[in-house]
Amino acid sequence: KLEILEFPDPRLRKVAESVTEVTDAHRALIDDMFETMYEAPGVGLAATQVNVHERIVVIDVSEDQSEPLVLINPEVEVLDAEIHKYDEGCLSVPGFYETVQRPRKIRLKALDRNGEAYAVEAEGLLAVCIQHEIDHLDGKLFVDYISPLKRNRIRSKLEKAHRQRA
Ligand SMILES: O=C(O)C[C@@H](Cc1ccccc1)[C@H](O)SCc1ccccc1
Ligand SMILES: [Zn+2]
Repeated sequence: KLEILEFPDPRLRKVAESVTEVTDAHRALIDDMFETMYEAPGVGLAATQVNVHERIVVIDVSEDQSEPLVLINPEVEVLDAEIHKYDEGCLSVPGFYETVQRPRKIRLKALDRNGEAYAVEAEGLLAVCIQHEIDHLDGKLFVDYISPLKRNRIRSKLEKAHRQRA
């Protein structure tokens, strides 16, 4: 199991580097990321969250852990800019949920765990999750879409919790 960084850790703000070659080491990391995500539990996890700054994401929005999706060097194009609102959470901002607006329908292009290119169209929870995870690779968090007042309240509460944990 991998340790998940928590807001406001500055390492969550690093922009991840593209993967030039998908190696066995990447595949081992991907397996560890799936194990960590399922145990959390979560439906997505970005390498940034486990302090690996490469453009790698794992997702599984199925109910029974049956649809694992690997996204290496993911890119998104908007197919329908109509806004979809969703109360987002984040394993790096535990215990807080806020409404975030994102484009409703997207096309994802990425490499799979073997380095093969693929493309899928997504809407609903999968589209939200893909966009949420790619934000992580760009050093962005869902709390960046809410008011500074709300974000600072969340920051203070998590910093207090981290002090008590140490
Ligand atoms: O990136 C993460 O921290 C995992 C996120 C992924 C996610 C956020 C918002 C909306 C969809 C996915 C979640 O914490 S995973 C927990 C979860 C489980 C079911 C539905 C939504 C979120
Ligand atoms: Zn997140």
